[in-house]
Amino acid sequence: MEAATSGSAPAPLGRAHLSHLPQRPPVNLSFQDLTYTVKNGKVAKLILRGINGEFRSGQLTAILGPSGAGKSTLLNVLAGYRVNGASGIISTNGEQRDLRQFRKLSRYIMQEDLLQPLITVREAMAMAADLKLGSDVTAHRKAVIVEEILHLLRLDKAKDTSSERLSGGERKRLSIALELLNNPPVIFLDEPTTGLDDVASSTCVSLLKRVARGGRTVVCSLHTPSARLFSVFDHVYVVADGRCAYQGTAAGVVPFLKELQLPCPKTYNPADFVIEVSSGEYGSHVERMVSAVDNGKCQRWREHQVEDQYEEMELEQLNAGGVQDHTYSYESTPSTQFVVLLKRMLLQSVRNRDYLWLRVGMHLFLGFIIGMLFCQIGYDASKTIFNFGFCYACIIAMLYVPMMPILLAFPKEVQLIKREYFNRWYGLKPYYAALIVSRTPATIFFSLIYLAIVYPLTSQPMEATRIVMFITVCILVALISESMGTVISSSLSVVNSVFMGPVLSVPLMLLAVYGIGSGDHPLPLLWKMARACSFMRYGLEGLIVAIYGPPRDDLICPDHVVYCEYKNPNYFVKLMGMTGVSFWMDIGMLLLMLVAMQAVGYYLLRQRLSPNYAFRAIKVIGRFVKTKISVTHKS
Ligand SMILES: Nc1ncnc2c1ncn2[C@@H]1O[C@H](COP(=O)(O)OP(=O)(O)OP(=O)(O)O)[C@@H](O)[C@H]1O
Repeated sequence: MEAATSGSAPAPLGRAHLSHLPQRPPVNLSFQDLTYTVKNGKVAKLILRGINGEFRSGQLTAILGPSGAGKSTLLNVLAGYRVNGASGIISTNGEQRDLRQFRKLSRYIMQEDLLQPLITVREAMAMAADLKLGSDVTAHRKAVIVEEILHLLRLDKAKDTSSERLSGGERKRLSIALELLNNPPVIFLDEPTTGLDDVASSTCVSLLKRVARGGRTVVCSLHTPSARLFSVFDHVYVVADGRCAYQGTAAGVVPFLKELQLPCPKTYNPADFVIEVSSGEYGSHVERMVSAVDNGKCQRWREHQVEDQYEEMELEQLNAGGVQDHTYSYESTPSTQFVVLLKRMLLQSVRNRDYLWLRVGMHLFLGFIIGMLFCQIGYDASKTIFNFGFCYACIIAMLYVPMMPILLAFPKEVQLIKREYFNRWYGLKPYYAALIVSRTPATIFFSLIYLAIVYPLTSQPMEATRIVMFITVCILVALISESMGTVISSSLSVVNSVFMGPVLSVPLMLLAVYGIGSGDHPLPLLWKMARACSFMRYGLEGLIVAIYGPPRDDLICPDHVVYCEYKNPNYFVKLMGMTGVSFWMDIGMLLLMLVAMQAVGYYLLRQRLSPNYAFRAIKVIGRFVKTKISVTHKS
């Protein structure tokens, strides 16, 4: 697949064809004495050790090194993805970096190709263009820009392919294409060739070089590039044990090692050789390499055999044409972001046919099962207690059914948002608003399917007011449960979410029925307060009032039953401890809890994406407790 789309060999590098993209000022990135430490409980681990270097605009840089040397860490720290634990000076164009500003002008393409599912390449690019280019750029111009980038990254043939059907190379190129849309001056890529075959890797790296030639600083970490791939890079930066073991051109690696009496065998790939030497396979030479380049301060090998004069000239021409100054804030307004994101979410929901049918099937199945279990008991005075059970079953169904899919799907969605949010596609407020608006109609629709079956099957009163009351309560409970799913899964992994969701639901279910049967006897204050926290309690009360609230006639006691204790609805409501309960009060509490749950979901999601100090402190304490527990466990 990859070979088919990319040809057997990468095309020669030419002038970058992104003529319609605004020119951005070049950004040279340098770092001095960069240190990065992670703390695991009391143990601090030094990962980057006073490392230095410079990545220039217009150049394609490769960060190489043995596994565990600190390549990804260096990339994460430079991209601003990891901030805590880093110290040293990072400068842009000779001035100390302002991280907030830098985040606006850099893009980070992570190793995993996290792409929005169920939309085609063309749609993904069009939506990203609407988000990233704003309304000042006309639709026609956006289309031209999209075409240019797709052509540059050789994605023309895959335009109408859905993202989950793309090959590994195409996925990677789409990830790059999406970030190229607003022409960021600095692009970081974590292992862009991992999982690609030789041809696909060559194509990808050649394209990155073209991107760099357009005046951008392109930095990528790599594992073991082939000799041909290695030679494409303008600048090679070797990391060994958290320090710089070489900095210079690809052609300079062999002479550099030769100077250190480490001759690279003629038939050997210099990239493999320098990595092997750095990993200590030929003895301990790392110290000598680090001192030879002064831990990245030495620039001597940077100019070694630069053959690319033509390309250099092209770059100068591109940047000489004048660059537009730019604020790099969000290009699109929050309302545009909301509309685009809502469109994307609705499109994905509608296209996820299997899931839609599964949801329909599940609600039909549950509706018939519960409907048959409590068949025709609504007017039966001998089965009033069972009818209470039916209301409780409805509340439980409205708790679990909307929540479980969120627990399963949202943690993955969070990973996707993380990438887009970090790369400043949109703000969290428009995203969250679009999420709520896109989910709500579906939840209401599916709840109605269920209710349309159970309500008549169980012979509940066919009065319009009572029907509307019953439906309103059930839908509100379903919406709160869905938000509760978001709250849980916004901070946890799938496994932990699926565990925590049902576990947290149990106390809510128990509190909902606590005190039932004890009539109007007052409950201890603490329990009363605890019960007030359960939205299921308000849901249950709302349903009982909807069905049995005054004015309702006595229920019918069947001929074969001698005595029906709960014939009088008022008496039954009193026994349930729900005398004087106001339906509107329950609705008010449910609405309040819905808003509160959505606000908590938003807060947690924000903390997940950019944690504040309090949240970071909680995380550190959590990690500390975890290490303590594991130490105790071991001993
Ligand atoms: N949060 C962390 N806690 C403890 N150790 C960490 C943490 N993050 C990274 N490390 C360690 O830091 C070292 C460098 O990790 P990093 O991922 O940067 O290496 P790498 O060079 O990218 O490796 P690879 O090529 O295998 O991906 C590794 O030994 C890793 O175990």
